[in-house]
Amino acid sequence: MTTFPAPDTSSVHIGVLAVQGDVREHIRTVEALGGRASAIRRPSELAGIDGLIIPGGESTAIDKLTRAFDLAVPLQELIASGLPVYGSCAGMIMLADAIADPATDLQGRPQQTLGGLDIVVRRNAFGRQRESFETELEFSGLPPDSSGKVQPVHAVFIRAPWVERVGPSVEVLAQVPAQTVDLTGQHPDAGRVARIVAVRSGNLLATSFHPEVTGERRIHELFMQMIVRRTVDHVGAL
Ligand SMILES: NC(=O)CC[C@H](N)C(=O)O
Repeated sequence: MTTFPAPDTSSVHIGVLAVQGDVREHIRTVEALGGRASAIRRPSELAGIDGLIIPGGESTAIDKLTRAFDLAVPLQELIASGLPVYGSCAGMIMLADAIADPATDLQGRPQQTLGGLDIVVRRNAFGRQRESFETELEFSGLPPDSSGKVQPVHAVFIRAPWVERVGPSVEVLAQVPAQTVDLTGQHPDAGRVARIVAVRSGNLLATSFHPEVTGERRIHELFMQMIVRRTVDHVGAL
């Protein structure tokens, strides 16, 4: 088996969309991994970033404020140009091409997303009894520890979405097993359907849960490696 050294992520500069949500936790995680992180509140601050994180929070608020601060169009252009973006929870909703059950404002207009990721998400999907829960998840693509095993991810879900449909380009990285989805047995699919909670497609990565609040760093590390590999590919292509 050939192994490759993990790419050096220390020179990576990541912007964290900072209109609402748990911005500080993402900044701390990137910094703990040796990267540089800065809060993004205006379009000029997007210059020079190598990747972007859209935090957890409230997707309706993130949507409204992103548009109010004239960030939505530049962000959509950056996503289309291949900028690596990681969205956690509300951030996953913002990256989804479609929401199964979008909220509407007082005028009846549905919330919008930035899009880019060919998935349909359902907001607050785990139901009242399961609004917040924690579980251990198998997550593809993480490196083994010193014992040669890939340890599960301790995942915290807070009024989390699940991914209801994925397009052909989308790789599923983690699912909540059917037995965990609804322990109350009230959901019609209870005990029958595993739910997708982490995906990757090209330069876009999204999780329904919040690695930034548990001290879990491997998801951010994976994202930083996506950034470095892309930079290397780009330089190689010149
Ligand atoms: N923890 C979260 O990010 C919750 C997401 C929230 N339920 C939403 O729809 O935006």
